[in-house]
Amino acid sequence: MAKLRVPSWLQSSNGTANANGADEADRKKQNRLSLSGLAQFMTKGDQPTQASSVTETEPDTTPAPSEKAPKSSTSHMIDLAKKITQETEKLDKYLKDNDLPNPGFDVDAPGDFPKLPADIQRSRQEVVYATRELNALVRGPREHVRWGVWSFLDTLSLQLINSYGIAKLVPVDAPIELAVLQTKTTLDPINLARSLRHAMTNHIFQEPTPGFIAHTAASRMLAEDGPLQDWVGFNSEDIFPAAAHSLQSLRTHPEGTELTRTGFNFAFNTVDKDPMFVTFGKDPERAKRMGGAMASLTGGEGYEVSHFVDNYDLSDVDAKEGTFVDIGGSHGFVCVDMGKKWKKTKFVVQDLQKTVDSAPKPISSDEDVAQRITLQAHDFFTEQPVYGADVYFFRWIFHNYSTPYAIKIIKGLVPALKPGARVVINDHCLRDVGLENPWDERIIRSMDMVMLAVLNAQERTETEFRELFKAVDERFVFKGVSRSEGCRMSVVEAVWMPESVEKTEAEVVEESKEEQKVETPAEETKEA
Ligand SMILES: C[S@@+](CC[C@H](N)C(=O)[O-])C[C@H]1O[C@@H](n2cnc3c(N)ncnc32)[C@H](O)[C@@H]1O
Repeated sequence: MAKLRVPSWLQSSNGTANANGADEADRKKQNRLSLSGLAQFMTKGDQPTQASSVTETEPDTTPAPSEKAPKSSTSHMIDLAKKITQETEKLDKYLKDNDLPNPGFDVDAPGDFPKLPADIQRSRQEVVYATRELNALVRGPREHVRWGVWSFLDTLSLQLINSYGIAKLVPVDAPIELAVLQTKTTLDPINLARSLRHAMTNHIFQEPTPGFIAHTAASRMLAEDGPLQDWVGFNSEDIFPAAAHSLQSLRTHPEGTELTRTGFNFAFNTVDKDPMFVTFGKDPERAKRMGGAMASLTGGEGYEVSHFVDNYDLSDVDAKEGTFVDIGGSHGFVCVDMGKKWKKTKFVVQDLQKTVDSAPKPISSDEDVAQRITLQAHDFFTEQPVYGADVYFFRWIFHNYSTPYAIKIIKGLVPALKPGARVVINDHCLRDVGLENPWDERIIRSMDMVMLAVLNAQERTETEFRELFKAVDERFVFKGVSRSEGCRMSVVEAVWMPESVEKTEAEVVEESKEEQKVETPAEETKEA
């Protein structure tokens, strides 16, 4: 029988079941939510494989309290406000107890939260979810929609400020008169003032006395953090125009799968000419900015490479001195970190010629690691040249492509695969609505929209990944999806088993689980 699981964000923040009646009712509601979310995956012999950092519960068909019990005497607004107070107090106490600075808007406030222990991080997340929900609630539905659609103006003011480098013109230690600031930029006075004053409504810059501009902690980040400037530039100057043209692209080409018929192509007059990556390849400044933006993203919370390196079990490959191929692996930083952990595995990093040429030499200062890594120019839309490797790895690749392209990439692997070869995809994997925590849900769903705008591509659900492999070749056995605590990216895995066409997929998965039990403490590496 399939096991039903409750996502960790739905559990009480101390991680224990609460005996209190209201919490018990919530728990039942939540179980029902996870049941409905998972039901579509549960065909016979087919168990959900994602959502692993979870508790097992029996199915609960009891109606939620709102369907049968009298309404609670406190409003949802008050429940949220109480939760915000409770969880903020825990966060505040932790910061005080550990002599850590308080968050603030002033210029000298910390740029990031310190790394928090799991329970305090959960409190922090609860505050984020509850404040957002309370905000929507007290604004009311109509106002929420009315002003929500203006969120693009946040991007517009940031775009102008970032593009004209205004943050760097404001001294960190003292306010500057607006009239003086106006002399330091080619942005005209009216537009300078209005962009700044709009950004101030988002706590970016402040005006301590009329006519004087000073930094906040956020605007100081914008002045000092190069990758953050790239992130804002890439999003506001490349993705923002692309998003604004997505409607036009979909009206003109409703199938929405072509790499050269995207919002980006319409925005930059490259329809039926170049995909976005090719456009960037022709413009080194823009390419560099995108590289910086990616560095800012992947250095941020939830995207650290360490999640994969720490949790992916390569012990069997390492024991036999096997080979790991990182396809579209950029400058090979994943392999460098993997090579430090797995001392006998050989690595091949494949990317386009230009990227290979610009990789650091040596690729790692650790000589032993460097000599086990080979860089190779390879276009992943063509046949894979490394035959008989143990792992073919793709990180941040598949979400850049719609299904016809994704199928082509996997097809290119088939001639090179030996029985047992693993195809490992490290990307977002969309969970059913209600199963993701609201913070991650918003970021991952936003990334999915970005993929539409720039590449007619998409994030995928577990079922969509499964179907992708099935569409390429029945001899792939889909092993499932795992995700480590605190990480937004999942590990999706399929194994090439030519003999498996004789068996059902469930039988093969069962067999390979049995093998893993003998070889490795598999559950330790599979987490979600
Ligand atoms: C979003 S980046 C991901 C890089 C890296 N895997 C990571 O985790 O950050 C996509 C990578 O795919 C490479 N790429 C794009 N098209 C390619 C192609 N046709 N063949 C091989 N690599 C390609 C790009 O040069 C880039 O390094």
